[in-house]
Amino acid sequence: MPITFRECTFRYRGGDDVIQNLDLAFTSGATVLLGPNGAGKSTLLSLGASALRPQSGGVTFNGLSPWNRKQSAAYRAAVAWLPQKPSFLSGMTCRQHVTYAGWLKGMTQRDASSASGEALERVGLAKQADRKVSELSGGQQQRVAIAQALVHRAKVLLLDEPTVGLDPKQRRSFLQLIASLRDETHVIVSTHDIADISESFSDVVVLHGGKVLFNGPVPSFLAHSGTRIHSERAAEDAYTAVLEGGSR
Ligand SMILES: Nc1ncnc2c1ncn2[C@@H]1O[C@H](COP(=O)(O)OP(=O)(O)OP(=O)(O)O)[C@@H](O)[C@H]1O
Repeated sequence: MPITFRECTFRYRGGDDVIQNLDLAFTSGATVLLGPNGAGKSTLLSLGASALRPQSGGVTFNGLSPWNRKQSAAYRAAVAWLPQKPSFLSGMTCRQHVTYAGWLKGMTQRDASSASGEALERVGLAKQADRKVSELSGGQQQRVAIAQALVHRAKVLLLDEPTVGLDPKQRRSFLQLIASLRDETHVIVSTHDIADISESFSDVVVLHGGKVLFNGPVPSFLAHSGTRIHSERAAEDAYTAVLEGGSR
């Protein structure tokens, strides 16, 4: 079973519910998470990453709960999270970062170190392995963050707006990387860039006001665009139609 939210409710201290009694089961493959500003996308991914704890209900992966003492280590080893603003430790090289991430997820230093080279190669950074992360471009830093998840063979990758700030070429190659991972890893990506989602993603979830307005395969989502399914604007039209339908 992929990542599943059950009757999940979350509010920040002193605020209203941001996620309201949410039932949502992601499907395997690559899912794009859409929704307007403030819809709750980052909050949902933070709950999935167990960086936030719901006030009621819960989240599980393969039946494991991050809040169960006996299951939390297995949950955290299975789920990797790339927050909107990933932070890197100054002075560390790509290889050191990736090794450290593996160690944090329970690998021995030796295993993490030997797996780091392959992880960096998978994301196209073999040549930069011994350069400091702080010296890399934004797109390359996003790749280091993906390598940190690959090193311990995470089963789920939660990526919060990973393409923000990337130029069109970097964005395209990043989306290709995600598409190449989706057979072995379940990838969930929040984004506001919806134009070319059908190339990289198998499924779409649309969130609005902390509620799910749509959850299904890309073709069913695009069908909401009506007659324009094959047009370049199909995804945008479908998104607008889903939001308008949901707020009626
Ligand atoms: N640390 C916080 N403390 C209080 N409220 C917060 C905090 N983080 C987010 N919120 C509120 O929770 C709601 C959902 O925010 P969230 O960042 O999850 O939305 P989002 O869909 O990711 O938005 P965006 O697309 O703008 O990144 C918003 O109303 C936001 O103001």
